[in-house]
Formats: sequence, structure tokens, C-alpha cells
Amino acid sequence: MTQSTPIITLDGLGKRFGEGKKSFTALSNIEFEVFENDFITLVGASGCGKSTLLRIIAGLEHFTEGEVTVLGKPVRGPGMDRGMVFQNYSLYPWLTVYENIVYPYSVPRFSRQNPDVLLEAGYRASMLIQLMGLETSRDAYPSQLSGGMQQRVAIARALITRPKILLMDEPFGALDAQTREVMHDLIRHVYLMEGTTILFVTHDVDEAVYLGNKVLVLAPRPGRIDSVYDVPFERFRTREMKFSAAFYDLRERILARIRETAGTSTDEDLLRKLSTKMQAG
Ligand SMILES: Nc1ncnc2c1ncn2[C@@H]1O[C@H](COP(=O)(O)OP(=O)(O)OP(=O)(O)O)[C@@H](O)[C@H]1O
Repeated sequence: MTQSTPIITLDGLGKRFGEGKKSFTALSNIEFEVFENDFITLVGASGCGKSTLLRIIAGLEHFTEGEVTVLGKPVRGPGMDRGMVFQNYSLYPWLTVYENIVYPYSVPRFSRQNPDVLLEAGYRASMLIQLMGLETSRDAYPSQLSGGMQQRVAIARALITRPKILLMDEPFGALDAQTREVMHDLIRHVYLMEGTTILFVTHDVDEAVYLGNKVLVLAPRPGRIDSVYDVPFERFRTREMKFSAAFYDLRERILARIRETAGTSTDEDLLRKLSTKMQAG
């Protein structure tokens, strides 16, 4: 697959929840192409459909209009070509770190295969354990790990089958600021080492600019693509970048655009809207 062949194609994609009068259009006419080795971060006002879009690409949610194609094939459900990481780690508490990571290979499709495949899975798990800095926790259970470590395990598990695409839904949303920073550098490292194409949903515009090569802004009601920003930074990111004028300028432009799409021109506007909503509800 060359740079000019899209790895994911969204063609007139739409999603309606429910039927008839009570139906709700969550996404409308999404047209977008993702290319191999893209790192795309998705931002937008709350409820604009970021998670729904990611879940549709993952094959976890049906769509009601248009078509989604991954690696040239229409999406009809989840597949080994797409790994998914959620905010809440979703590890199996009764399995160790190593067992959680190799778990995808315990499905019958793999476990009935020749032992070489399982041996190779073991090697890959050990490599991922090293890549994620989990060597000393290999035999620990999830409850013995911090949130950041649990999320490293979840990322390793998503990567074990060498998916071409990694779909991440606010994966660092539950982590403290310091751990998030470490995870940012880790995920950029994984991206460069593994050559995976990444789609990453976040509420945090700083995170979106630091991680992404492109930032996709979705507008709400109905969810649609509003704008795409190219991130003008090197493949290797450094924390100093966050203090540069270019970073600040891009972040401010994206934040302003999100506010505009949400119909709020300032943070005060947004707070006023929220408090009116709370009083009403
Ligand atoms: N199962 C469902 N049934 C009905 N409506 C739903 C369902 N799931 C999501 N929605 C609605 O679809 C819209 C998009 O939801 P989604 O979670 O994708 O948005 P989001 O941009 O990820 O939100 P947030 O930023 O708050 O996480 C929201 O208005 C939500 O209420």
C-alpha cells in the first residue's frame, strides 16, 4: 500500500441512533481518507460524535449511511487489522500482564494453529513488554498496577497481532498529568517503532497537537468534519515544543474553532451555557 492509497476511507458516512421521530443523527456525511502511517487526532465539542466515529471504524458500531473501507474491504465488524484501546483499560483482572497481552492469541482461530504461531506470539509479547517498560511487572495482576501501567498493558495487547491500525479512544483520559506526559512520549515512540497508523480521540487540544500529524476537528449536531489542521512539527517530538510559539498558535486556533462549532466564543460563554443547562436539568 503506497502513501497515495488510503488505508481507511469514509465515504458519505452517517449514523442515526433510534428510529422515527425519536431518532438522533450523530454523524452526517463524513468524507475522509486516512493514509498509512498517519497519526490523526480527533477533537471537537462534547457529543460531536468522536467516539461513535472511532467505534464505527473499529466495527463495534453499525453505521446507517455511506460506507467505511479498511485496507480496501468494507467494514462489517471488528478485525485483526484494527487494534482498539479504551479509556478504562479493560484488562482481564484474573490474568497476569503477560497473559493479558497474549490473550488475543487464545481465541480458537489462533489456539488451533500450529505451535509456531503461538511461539511467535510469546516472542512478540516479550518484545512489547520491553517496549512498554513492563519487564518487572510481567507476572503481576492488573490490580497490582498503576493506571498508567495498566494502560501500557492494554496498548501492548492491542498491538500483539500487529494491527495496521490502532484506534485509541481517550486512552489517557483517566491518568494524572505527569503520567499522561510519559504516555505521550511512549505512544509517539510506539508509533515510530511499529509504523502503525493511529486514530486518537481526545478532549485535550494540547495532547492532540503534541501527538498528531493531523488534527481533525469535528463539529456537533450533527457530527461532521469541520476542519483538518496539519501539525508542523518533527516526527520526534520534545516537551520543549509545547512552549514554542508555533505550538501555542496552532492550539489557540483549534480551540477557537471548537468553540465556534459549539456556538460558544469564549470560555465564559461555555461556562454560562453549562450552568444554564445544569439549572434547567
Ligand atoms: N447508544 C446511543 N444511543 C443514542 N444516542 C447515542 C448513543 N451513543 C451515543 N449517542 C449520542 O451520539 C452523540 C455522539 O456521541 P459520542 O459519544 O460519539 O460523542 P463524543 O464526541 O465522543 O462525546 P464526548 O466528547 O462527550 O466523549 C451524542 O449526542 C450521544 O448522546
